[in-house]
Amino acid sequence: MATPNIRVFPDLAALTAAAKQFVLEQATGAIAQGGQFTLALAGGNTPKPLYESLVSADTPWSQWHIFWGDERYVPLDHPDSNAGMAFQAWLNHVPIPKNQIHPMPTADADPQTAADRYEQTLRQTFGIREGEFPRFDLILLGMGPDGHTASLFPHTAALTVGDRLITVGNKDGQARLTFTVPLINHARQILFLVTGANKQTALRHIFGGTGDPHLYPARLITGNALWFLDQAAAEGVVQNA
Ligand SMILES: O=C1O[C@H](COP(=O)(O)O)[C@@H](O)[C@H](O)[C@H]1O
Repeated sequence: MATPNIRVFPDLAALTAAAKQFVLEQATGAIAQGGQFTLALAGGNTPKPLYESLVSADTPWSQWHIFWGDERYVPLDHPDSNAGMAFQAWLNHVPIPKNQIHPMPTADADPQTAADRYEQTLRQTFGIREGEFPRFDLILLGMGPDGHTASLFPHTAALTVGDRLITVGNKDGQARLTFTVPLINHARQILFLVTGANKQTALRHIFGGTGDPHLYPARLITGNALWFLDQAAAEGVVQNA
C-alpha cells in the first residue's frame, strides 16, 4: 500500500467527533458540487456513536442518499442487522426521504438473489451500465481483528470478485452481502473507523504491506482511504501514537 493516511485519536469519543465533522464536510462538498451526497455505511460497534451524533447535524438531509457496504443476512429488526442499527441510532430521527435510504435486501431464500437485487438498485440509482462502477462520495468501513472489512473475510471467494458490485460474503458459514473490492476502491473517499487493541496485529500487516492480502482483506483496499484509529488500536503500530 502507498503511505497510508492515518489519524490517531485518544479515544472513541474524540474519533467520533472528528468522524462526524469529516462526514459533514464531505456531504457539504458533494452537495455543492453535484447536488447530492452518496454515502455507504459500515456496521459493527465502532460507527454507532457516529450515527447517534449525526441526529443533531445541521445539513440538507433531503440531498443525502444512504446505502450499506455490507449486511448480515438477517431481517431488519434482528439485533445483528447493520441497517437496523443505523435506523435506530440515526436514520429514524432525520428527514432523509425514505426512497433515498437503501438497506440491503435480506428476505430472498438465496442470498445471491438479494446480491443481484442490490446490484440492480445501485446500477439504477447511479445510472451506470454493465461493466461500470459507481463512485460513492464516501464509503465508511470498519475492520475486524481478523482484518476483514465490509463482509470481505479472510480467504473467502468474495475477495476475488472483480466484475460485480455486490457479492455474497461468508462469515464462518453464515451468508453476508458485501460491496466488492473494486466497488470500494472506486469511491471518491473511503473512511476507515478502527478502535481497540485487538486490531493491532491486522493493522501492522495492512500498513506494513506484509502477509498474504487474502489473510488481511483490508489490504485489498487500495483506493483513496483515510484511517481514523483510536490510541488503543494505534499503539505500537503507528509511530508516536
Ligand atoms: O461484522 C462487521 O464488523 C466490521 C467491524 O466491526 P467493529 O465492531 O469492529 O467496528 C464492520 O465494519 C462490518 O460492517 C460488520 O458487518
